[in-house]
Amino acid sequence: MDGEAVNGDAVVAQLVEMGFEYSSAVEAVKVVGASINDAADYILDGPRRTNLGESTSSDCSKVCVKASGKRALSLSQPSGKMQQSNILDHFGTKRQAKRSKFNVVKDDLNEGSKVSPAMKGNGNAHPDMHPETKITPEIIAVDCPEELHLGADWEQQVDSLLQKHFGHASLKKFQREALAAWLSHQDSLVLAATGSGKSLCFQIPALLTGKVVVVISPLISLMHDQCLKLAKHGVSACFLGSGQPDNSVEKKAMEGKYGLIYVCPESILRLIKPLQNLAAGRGIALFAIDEVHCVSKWGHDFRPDYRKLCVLRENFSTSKMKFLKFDIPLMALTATATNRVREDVIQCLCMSKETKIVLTSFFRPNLRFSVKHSRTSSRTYKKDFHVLIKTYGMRRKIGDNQHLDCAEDSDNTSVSSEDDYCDRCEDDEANLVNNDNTSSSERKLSVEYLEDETDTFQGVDDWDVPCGEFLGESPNLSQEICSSFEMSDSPIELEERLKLQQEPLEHGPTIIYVPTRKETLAIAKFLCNCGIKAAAYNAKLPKSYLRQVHKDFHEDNLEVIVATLAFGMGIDKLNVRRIIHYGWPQSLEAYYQEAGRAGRDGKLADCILFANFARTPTLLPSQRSESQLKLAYKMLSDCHRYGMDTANCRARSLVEYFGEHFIYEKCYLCDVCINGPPEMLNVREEADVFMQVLAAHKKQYALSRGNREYIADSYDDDITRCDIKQRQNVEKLYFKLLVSKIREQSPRYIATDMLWWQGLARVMESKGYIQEGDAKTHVQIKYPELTERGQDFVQSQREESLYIFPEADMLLSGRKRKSFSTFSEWGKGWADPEIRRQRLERRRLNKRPRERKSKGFKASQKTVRGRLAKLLKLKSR
Ligand SMILES: Nc1ncnc2c1ncn2[C@@H]1O[C@H](COP(=O)(O)OP(=O)(O)OP(=O)(O)O)[C@@H](O)[C@H]1O
Ligand SMILES: [Mg+2]
Repeated sequence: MDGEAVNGDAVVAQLVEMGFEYSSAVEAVKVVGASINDAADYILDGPRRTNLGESTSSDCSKVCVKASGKRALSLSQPSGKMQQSNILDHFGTKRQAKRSKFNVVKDDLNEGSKVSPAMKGNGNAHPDMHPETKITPEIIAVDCPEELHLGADWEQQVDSLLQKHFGHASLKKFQREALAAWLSHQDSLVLAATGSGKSLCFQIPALLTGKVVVVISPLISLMHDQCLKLAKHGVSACFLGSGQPDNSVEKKAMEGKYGLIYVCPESILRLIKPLQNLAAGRGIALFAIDEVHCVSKWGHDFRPDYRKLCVLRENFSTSKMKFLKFDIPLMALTATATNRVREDVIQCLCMSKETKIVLTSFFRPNLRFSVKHSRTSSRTYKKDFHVLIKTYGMRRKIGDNQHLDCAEDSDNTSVSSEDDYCDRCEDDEANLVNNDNTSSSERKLSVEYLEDETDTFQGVDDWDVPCGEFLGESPNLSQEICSSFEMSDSPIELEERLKLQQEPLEHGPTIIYVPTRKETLAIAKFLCNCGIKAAAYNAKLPKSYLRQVHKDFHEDNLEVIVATLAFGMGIDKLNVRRIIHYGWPQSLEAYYQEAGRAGRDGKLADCILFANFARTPTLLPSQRSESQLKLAYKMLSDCHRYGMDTANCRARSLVEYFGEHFIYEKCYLCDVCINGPPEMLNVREEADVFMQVLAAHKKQYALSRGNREYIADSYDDDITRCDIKQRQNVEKLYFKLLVSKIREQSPRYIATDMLWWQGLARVMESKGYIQEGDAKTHVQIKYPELTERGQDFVQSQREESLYIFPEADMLLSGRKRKSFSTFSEWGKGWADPEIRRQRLERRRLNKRPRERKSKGFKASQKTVRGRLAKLLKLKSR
């Protein structure tokens, strides 16, 4: 009995880690027993259970049952490691499918290998082979690409392969460039937009030469998707994860059975010797390093194991393998790399000095970017998602064949209703204070606990499947959807872009990205209850469930996936119509890559960022070195600025962030291009006051400085040094204090909002008048300091107006005039009848329903700390 209780606790703990509510976890374990899968299944099945059990509950839930048809979120797959045969059965790949014509090495390994006609010509291992390179006797060294008789007409050959296998008419310009570099044995760094077709750059060499292409890829789900696609196009491929290797697939891979081998970076070190054998046998045409931004600490998805990939150049070069005539080329590919990341990649992978940089525009002309103020309180998601709910609901009513446009909704403006807003401003000002008062030990505690609430991109084994093989079927081109607006790498005519503006948003699935695992479940549950076929996806959910969600997503059985960043890098589903970021992304790189999963069919798609403009975004908790922390803040700050910007075309901002010159005037699709920028404001007076308070503080500090230096010289003890250190902070004027001083000095600003001044500070910083005075980085400016230009600004006392486009938070704060006590009045606010009246009124308006303790659910169990404390208590019993 005791043992059962302990097991039950462990299962509850695991469920809480997955993101489920503690109370649901306890209930599930009570009902189905101490089985993690059954319990998760039970909870995930909740909405349906409720609907079936309480058929009269709401119209929404009726829709849900009807619409769901079959249950999208089945956990029917057994958990645990999945064998390759299972994965093929699971995804319906026909194992007995016809072999690819490029799968030329003989099946039965015991009988030795054959070589393709293209490979003939060199019957034995190369005489110059390095002595250290042990070659399995039956594998024969073959020639390099230039002996494949690819003449000047290689482009035609490629085009016919392309047509035959993939149904595309011709290569894109950047694909041609990448292939030309590979053909001349050059390394290449391919930088092209998400969904532009980078994969073909490394898939074609396998088709063209009959040699193997080794692809380093970061996630099993991504490798799986690509292998499955290749199999459908008649190309054999396999993937090798970092888990327990399945010797048979790995052995076959190393003997040259598959045209493409996908492998995670963690496994490369272990496979060096077998790969050298493969290079000497069937031959390796190319090493492709996909999602190569993972190499760089300056990128957004840094994976330490990617940095070890320099072993590829070290071990597969002419100096190491004497029979090679050229180093095996490296092709590194990504859609999101700033200049700094590019340099880091080339250096870290030891790519040659002649590396060809294939650079195309990052611009995705069919993506309609917008930023909206999130109106969600902890009570409901309805305010933000009502358009989505309406869209999918209406679709059922009018049928699937008609177009719907859900993006425009006059009600869904970028500014919230006033009552929500009041809530937030108070929270925000409280945050500013609390952030500063939090002791470092408390911070550490919160990181330790909170880290467990979010997914970080760390490991490859997102599916817990060691490997899988995919044998090429006859190419099924009917599955290809022709693009109405193909992503092109040549400039796009204005007319074409304007045409998109008129296009309705077609039907297709939505991905909602949220920061925490808990929110994936909460929002998915909310949407299911509203009749949407939605599913949660986070790294801690059972792997069998995650595979099922992938399958349902690809088969269009799901309308919405609510996911952490665990879902989707490089996922190539053509008809994703909406990517919603619910909460600030951690960087623009991450944002653009995730947004890039929309509209890969070239048709109009929405990329909506919902964020609370009144709150400063925070970094997701993670262990970071000091330099990494600084960088993380910088990236988050850039992202925040993007969201606050109301005047610049979104597509332009994003593309320019990656160092590209945006050749168009604007995109004509984003919220700024459509709605236009807000009316300009003359902030001359406010800017003057702001700058004068800063200048006065600086002057005051300089005057008192002499005294302090005198004290420091006279008393050289610890206490004095400590005192001096504290006083040094006075040099920097804390932002909140600055605003209080402004309110105090100029009564006409007494009702102005902190948010408004934060917006102004950002504008003044972008104009070079102020800078952050603190050594640490912050998302918002925290200790503003005058620059030289700022000094001039103060001294010049110019009369002319200073027009700016108000930032999003300034606009938000402008909607509601609030009364504030000045700094000197702090503490005595409640004594002032007017202030007291206002505060009580605000409280009354914003009153939240109290937690119901009567139902036996303690408020403390709503927090991570509370739940864990409860668990520990149970365990210690
Ligand atoms: N030459 C081409 N003509 C038409 N369509 C193409 C061509 N090359 C690739 N595509 C299509 O482009 C889509 C996206 O391809 P792919 O997955 O390779 O994108 P990607 O650049 O790797 O994106 P990501 O950065 O998100 O990984 C695929 O569906 C593919 O069929
Ligand atoms: Mg890709």
